[in-house]
Amino acid sequence: MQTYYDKTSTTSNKPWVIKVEDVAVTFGDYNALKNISFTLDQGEYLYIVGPNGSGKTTLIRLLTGLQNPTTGVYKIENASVGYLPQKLNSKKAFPITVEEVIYSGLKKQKFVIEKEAQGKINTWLEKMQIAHLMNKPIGVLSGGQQQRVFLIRALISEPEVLILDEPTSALDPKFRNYFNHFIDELHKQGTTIIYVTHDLHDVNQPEKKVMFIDQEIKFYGSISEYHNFIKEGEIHV
Ligand SMILES: Nc1ncnc2c1ncn2[C@@H]1O[C@H](COP(=O)(O)OP(=O)(O)OP(=O)(O)O)[C@@H](O)[C@H]1O
Repeated sequence: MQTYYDKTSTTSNKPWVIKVEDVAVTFGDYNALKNISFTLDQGEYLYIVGPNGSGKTTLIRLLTGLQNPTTGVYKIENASVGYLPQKLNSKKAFPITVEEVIYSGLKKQKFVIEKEAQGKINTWLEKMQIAHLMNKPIGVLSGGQQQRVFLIRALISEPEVLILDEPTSALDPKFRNYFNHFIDELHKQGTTIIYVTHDLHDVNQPEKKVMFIDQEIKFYGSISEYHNFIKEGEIHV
């Protein structure tokens, strides 16, 4: 198999925000990740793809500080991070409302939700087309509705780096399009985006990068190089 991976140094002149150096993560005797090295510059848009069980979520958990590397080093430089996890799993009886979930995403919280925060929450609920759900317990919402709530939670503090783990898996096609355009707009405004997905069919913006992992990084490059890589048929996504 041809080696496509060449991303040990940055190509843009922007400062880096994330550096991963020769990281491995093992669970017992299983190597979920090995030899992972890459640098992400400020304002980049990176898709992470790979088959089921290939280590995507493990890598994302590493980038958000939820998973320690077994060996190697992970560094994040002066940047606030918003994270939308893949598994939301809010129990039906979980006694917390949509509004409270979103409020918990703000950096500073008080005992009572203050007026300014309330205004922000209302604006975001309107943007995500779920204003009518504000006072509902989170656990009674559908999967797609919960995904929108947790997306607002990740965004409300206006993070410099946004990490999304399969964010559209529960969204209907119309809202999925709206959502992807919305993330593109954030990117244009300077947010660094890391986006785990199984579907890159509609992506054609040349400035976006793709990392294909299967325990190791098998490919890292532009979206058009990635489409050629896939055409050669050496991997299954
Ligand atoms: N805490 C853990 N303990 C043991 N094994 C784990 C743990 N977390 C992940 N794994 C294993 O590591 C491998 C990678 O899992 P991971 O969730 O990162 O895959 P993924 O690429 O995100 O998969 P998917 O596309 O199905 O979401 C899997 O074989 C998984 O069973």
